[in-house]
Amino acid sequence: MTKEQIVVTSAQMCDIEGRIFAAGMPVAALMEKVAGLISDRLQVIIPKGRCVGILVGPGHNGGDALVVARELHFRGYQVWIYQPFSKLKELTNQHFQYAQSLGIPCFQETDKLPSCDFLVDGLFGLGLEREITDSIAYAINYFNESNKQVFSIDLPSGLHTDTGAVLGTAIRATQTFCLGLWKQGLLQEQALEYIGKPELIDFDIPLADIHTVLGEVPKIKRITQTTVIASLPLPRSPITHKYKSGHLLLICGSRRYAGSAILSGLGARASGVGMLSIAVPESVKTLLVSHLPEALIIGCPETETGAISHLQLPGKTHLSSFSVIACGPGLTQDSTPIVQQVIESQVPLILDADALNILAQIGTISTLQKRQTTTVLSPHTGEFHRLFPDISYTDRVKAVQTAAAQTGAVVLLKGARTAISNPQGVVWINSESTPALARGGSGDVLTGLMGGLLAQTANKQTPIEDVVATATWWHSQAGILAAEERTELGVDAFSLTQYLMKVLQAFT
Ligand SMILES: NC(=O)C1=CN([C@@H]2O[C@H](COP(=O)(O)OP(=O)(O)OC[C@H]3O[C@@H](n4cnc5c(N)ncnc54)[C@H](O)[C@@H]3O)[C@@H](O)[C@H]2O)[C@H](O)CC1
Ligand SMILES: [K+]
Repeated sequence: MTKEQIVVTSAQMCDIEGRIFAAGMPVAALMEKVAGLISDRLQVIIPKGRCVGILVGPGHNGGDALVVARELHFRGYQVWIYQPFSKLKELTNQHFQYAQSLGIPCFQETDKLPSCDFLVDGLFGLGLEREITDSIAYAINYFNESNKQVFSIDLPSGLHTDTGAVLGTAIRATQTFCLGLWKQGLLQEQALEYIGKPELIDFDIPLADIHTVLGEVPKIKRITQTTVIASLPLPRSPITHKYKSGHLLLICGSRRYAGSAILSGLGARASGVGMLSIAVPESVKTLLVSHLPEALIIGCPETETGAISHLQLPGKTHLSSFSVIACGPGLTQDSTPIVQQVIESQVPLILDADALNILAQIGTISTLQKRQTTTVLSPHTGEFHRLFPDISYTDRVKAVQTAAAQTGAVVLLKGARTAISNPQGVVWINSESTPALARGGSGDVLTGLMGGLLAQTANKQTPIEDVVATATWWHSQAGILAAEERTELGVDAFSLTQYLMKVLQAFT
């Protein structure tokens, strides 16, 4: 477990810091160390001699900012301080007195502020406990409108540490220096517009303290390359054969949405799965064969609308012949009986897209509670709301945990910061992605890729949620790579499938 993987709430961070202080580390010494590291980073980023405005709050976030102000002052920067509060915490007040004694200009009102090139935001950190109002809210909006580069200490002032919600108003940072461990709020989608480029400043928190507070295996983690390498089916056993490398059944597509089936198939292909079968309506069978010659395409009887009416598996094949079933992309809502049939099977199952809408109609919780085998649900926010109308998704981490606990399924809530939870509340958050993936068809690719990976790891010890996390990471890294080469507008779902393999080439 690396520090990069760990995610903490405000209460957990306070407990961890409390242990460090109780063990003898002076608070002032830790502030000095943390702020020293931030000053070092800023000196690399901000050219010598430039003017930096330092925004100082009443607590220790403000204390950090004052130490940064002092250091930059001595390193030859022009520094001024904006500190509008009448009462400061003691340590913060001492640093403020010293900064004033050094002749650093200090201001209480925004209309008196000289111009500057950069801003450092130390108004509030972990201790923000209520909405920001009145003159402080006005000041934050004023700084946001000044369009300066802003460096936030710990988190942009105004964001809730755990949910990432904006409490009244919040600083829009260019870069956020998150202190010690990743705060959960920085990994929540609603914080994204505020945090700019996030960076972890490691100030040597002892691992023993982290484990005492979070347990040996923390519940909420960031997906990193290290996690992914552990659950990829690589290297392949030299004596494997096609049936040992997983058999995935994709049930997808309709006359109307034939492309979804192709995209899911191409996602599955990239996973390296041993055998791939794809059940589609009879009328699109030849189309699928031409795109995926290696796959076994099963043409099924179809409704008048061109949806699969029932599964017609060849010969002696049963649903139990497959390692995993992935069902949903492009089905339309006319395939309800199919979804019911696969849910009743004992085969590990991924439900996506139309299968989720059908599940919502037949009753999410009551239907899934009866299932004995693994289920993965991969909704985007709209589908999540239809599946779980009673779960609030302001805190997306809590939302997936609740949904997984209620259904016994692994729930993947798609978005700019996809969150995945197992029924016990173990969560993975994907912290690197690209808006280039916000396009029709990109989810179909993920379903196929995830199905193919799950099929290959079905008989192994790897936890399901780890494989789901790996698929999520792989999919977004392909998006990032594709966007680098083709621009953010060039990542159509088909092109995306062509970058999946390149992601693995980069680190195998
Ligand atoms: N643990 C440590 O000592 C260290 C912490 N570091 C930095 O300190 C902050 C956390 O400091 P804390 O003093 O607990 O909280 P804040 O600085 O965020 O401010 C709390 C302060 O603000 C008042 N307040 C809260 N909400 C509002 C509001 N809406 N309007 C006005 N005032 C508000 C509250 O009453 C308190 O007085 C952490 O993030 C780190 O940056 C150092 O890193 C090292 C040591
Ligand atoms: K801050």
